[in-house]
Amino acid sequence: MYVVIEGIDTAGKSTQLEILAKKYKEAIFTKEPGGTQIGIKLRQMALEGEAKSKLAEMFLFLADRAEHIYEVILANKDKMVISDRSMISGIAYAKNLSLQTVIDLNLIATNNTLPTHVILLKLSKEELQNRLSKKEHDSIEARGIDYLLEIQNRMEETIKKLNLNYRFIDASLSIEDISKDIEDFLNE
Ligand SMILES: Nc1ncnc2c1ncn2[C@@H]1O[C@H](COP(=O)(O)OP(=O)(O)OP(=O)(O)O)[C@@H](O)[C@H]1O
Ligand SMILES: Cc1cn([C@H]2C[C@H](O)[C@@H](COP(=O)(O)O)O2)c(=O)[nH]c1=O
Repeated sequence: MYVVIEGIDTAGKSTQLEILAKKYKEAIFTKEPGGTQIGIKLRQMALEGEAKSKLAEMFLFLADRAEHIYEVILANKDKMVISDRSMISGIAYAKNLSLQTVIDLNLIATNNTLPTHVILLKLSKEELQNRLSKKEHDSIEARGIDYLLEIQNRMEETIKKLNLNYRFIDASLSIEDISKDIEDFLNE
């Protein structure tokens, strides 16, 4: 089982992953970017805005993803693996290229490996504004509210286009209600 928790910045992914870690003690918890040794370096380069071109930035995330799929996902394919972000973020955030082109690049990076369960936490504009106002921004979050809402729409489009097994959840529900909905989905 390859479960991914998706959502734009501040959607509540880490909060839900903490709860999942207590419920699924046998599962392997991982993340993109930064789930491997090389990934830690690539994450730092990508999030500190070292790449000046958007294309180079996308290839940093793709390199991270290729290594992560090989070292973590495929190496544990008989176990339950739960990941903070996935190729869905990769496709959605690389919005300077067409959806189909980025999907093709991501399928190469992942060796055609797709998640079995996708949870997308969806934020309203008001709630996103509220949550972003309370934290310091990395170089990607600094791109603003409208940028992030556009990414959220691309995430939704990507999940549907790839015909994945998904659950969309309103991220402004209570932490407990979201957690219950995730558990129900994983037990279906
Ligand atoms: N259901 C919720 N209702 C209200 N606030 C929440 C909820 N879930 C998370 N939060 C709060 O929103 C903020 C962002 O949550 P969290 O760090 O879990 O998001 P994230 O998706 O992991 O963010 P990022 O991608 O930026 O790391 C935190 O302050 C957290 O306490
Ligand atoms: C996988 C991936 C991520 N991003 C962006 C999304 C976030 O702004 C950061 C990651 O930060 P987090 O604290 O780990 O959520 O990177 C991206 O632009 N492209 C990607 O492929």
